Amino acid sequence: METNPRQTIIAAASHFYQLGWMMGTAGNLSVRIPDGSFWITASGRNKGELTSTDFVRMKLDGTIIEQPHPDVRPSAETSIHQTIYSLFPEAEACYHVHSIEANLVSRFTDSDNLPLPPLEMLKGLGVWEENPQVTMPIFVNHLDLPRIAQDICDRFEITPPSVSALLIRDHGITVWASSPREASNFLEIAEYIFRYMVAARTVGF
Ligand SMILES: CSC[C@@H](O)[C@@H](O)C(=O)COP(=O)(O)O
Ligand SMILES: [Zn+2]
Repeated sequence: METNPRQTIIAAASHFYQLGWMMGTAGNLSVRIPDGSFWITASGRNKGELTSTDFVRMKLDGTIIEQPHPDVRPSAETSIHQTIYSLFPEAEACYHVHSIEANLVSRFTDSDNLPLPPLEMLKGLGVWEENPQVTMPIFVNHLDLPRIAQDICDRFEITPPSVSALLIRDHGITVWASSPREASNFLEIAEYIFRYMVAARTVGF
């Protein structure tokens, strides 16, 4: 676990920005450090040109421990990161991005679970089954962010997800993992699956 993961987050954001998943100020990334606090991207920053002063370090309860200036506020979606780290003690990175495909597939069902196709790529999300029947949880995109975080908490406490990922409808995907590298892998694999789903519809599958 890194004590200063800001350069790792900057590189990840730049990569996702170039992939079109963090356009403008979209998305937020955080990484937990050994003392249990986490570094999270500041709110409203362009995600293609983050610098080390575009971060805030917080405790799990939301107390700010380090910020470059009082005007630098943590991501507006920090409550979701707090919820994920509280629910999943093994999570050390939580990445949230906005891709076009994630938004399209979130409309492929009216239910609150999106069925995923039984692709080999699911193994990259930790699903080692033959002909897997896996779903990804979908949440309503409330304007009130803490309400989304509460929905996630309420649902996952009763029904843990089968993959370390969730969708917020018409908004984007959030993944969590035991390292920043694994979180990037999960994101790339989930987005590949979403691209496949959109392409499959286009060719009439
Ligand atoms: C195009 S920015 C949309 C925001 O409302 C939000 O969804 C987001 O992902 C970024 O918010 P931020 O506060 O910069 O972390
Ligand atoms: Zn968002």
